[in-house]
Amino acid sequence: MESLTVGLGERSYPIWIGEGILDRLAEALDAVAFPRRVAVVTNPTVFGHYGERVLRLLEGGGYRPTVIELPDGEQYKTLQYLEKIYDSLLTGGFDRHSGLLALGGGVIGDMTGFAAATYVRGIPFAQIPTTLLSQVDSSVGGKTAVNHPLGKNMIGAFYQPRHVHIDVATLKTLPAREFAAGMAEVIKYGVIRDREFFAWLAKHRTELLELRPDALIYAVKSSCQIKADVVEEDEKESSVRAILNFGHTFGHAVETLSGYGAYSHGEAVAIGMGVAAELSRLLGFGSEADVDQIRSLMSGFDLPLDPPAHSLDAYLAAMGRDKKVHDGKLRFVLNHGIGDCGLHDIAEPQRLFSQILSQTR
Ligand SMILES: NC(=O)c1ccc[n+]([C@@H]2O[C@H](COP(=O)([O-])OP(=O)(O)OC[C@H]3O[C@@H](n4cnc5c(N)ncnc54)[C@H](O)[C@@H]3O)[C@@H](O)[C@H]2O)c1
Ligand SMILES: O=C(O)C(=O)C[C@@H](O)[C@H](O)[C@H](O)COP(=O)(O)O
Ligand SMILES: [Zn+2]
Repeated sequence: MESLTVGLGERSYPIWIGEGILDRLAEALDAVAFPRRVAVVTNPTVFGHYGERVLRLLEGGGYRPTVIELPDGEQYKTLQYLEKIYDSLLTGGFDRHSGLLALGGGVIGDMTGFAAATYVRGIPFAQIPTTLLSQVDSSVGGKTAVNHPLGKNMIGAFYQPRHVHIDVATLKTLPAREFAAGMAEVIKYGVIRDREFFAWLAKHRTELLELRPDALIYAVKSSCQIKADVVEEDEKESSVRAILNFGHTFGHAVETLSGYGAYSHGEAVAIGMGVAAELSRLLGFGSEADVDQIRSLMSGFDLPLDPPAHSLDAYLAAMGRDKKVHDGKLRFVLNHGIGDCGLHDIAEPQRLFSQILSQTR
């Protein structure tokens, strides 16, 4: 088993990564003195695959679990469904000495984290991510949120988990389309921070698609390490953490405008990374060869590249609500070649996005 630490002083926590390590869940929770009374927040899909096993493991380890099931899908990542978690906790008599376990993908993780941040003003939670996207990204770093009809993750909090438990064997049941979505965020790390990792991904495409454990563990660990490094430097996104938003300014607009769930988060981010790379090229931070390499790696993992047909005005209005907007100015993370990036104010969004959208359609 591999392990990393997200070093945030008293909010530091371990990430365990391995094949088949779900069986060591109780041991991992013991190691961080997790409360014995726990609510496992999940959805019917994930519970169907792993629920009974997790309950058995928890009970066998001396924990007292209850299950809270939410419907499956990004369209339920809302305040209305968050309230269902609070209802269940209150009627179940959960007090300050209890904890939450997020068993599922990023939707479950973001909602469980926000519930944990706010229920009786904060109780511990741990992440048991079961999608590639949640293993490489959403389970680490403490961004928790629900969506608003006008924008992604608009209501939330920074709240770190006590433990992150990543069993790559859970990816065996993940649909191929969801695996691809996770690869979008993996590719993101290569583009923004690590040229060699980007090249490694291109070279090990087949092993990753065949779910070879060594390749998966390497990709997950490298991704979590990059994310942990960035979060340690800037936990609450006052500076460098914004680079993790590469592809997201346009990607979140795609998700919001298309109706949450039409494009998965990873698919929308892939489209957004293609747009960001093109914007980089137009502004002179990246070359045509960079755009081609980024697009071809994403196509190699079956990710979409073409922006859906919404009007330029609709895209600009949705991007205008991005959390990085400052004094009304659109800010984009732009790649500088491959392996480096920076945050840039966009002076002429109308002209630039009109050009990009006409090229990509
Ligand atoms: N907090 C963060 O830092 C952060 C980072 C990236 C993304 N996110 C958020 O994460 C969400 C996307 O997460 P996601 O891509 O995991 O989507 P998801 O949580 O919707 O999961 C995708 C699908 O896979 C199913 N599933 C999960 N694990 C499975 C398994 N092992 N086998 C079979 N099916 C399984 C789910 O039920 C769902 O149908 C978005 O809401 C996004 O905004 C948050
Ligand atoms: O952890 C971060 O910081 C990220 O930006 C990671 C992103 O992949 C993730 O989708 C995040 O939820 C987006 O953050 P937001 O603040 O733009 O909602
Ligand atoms: Zn993301």
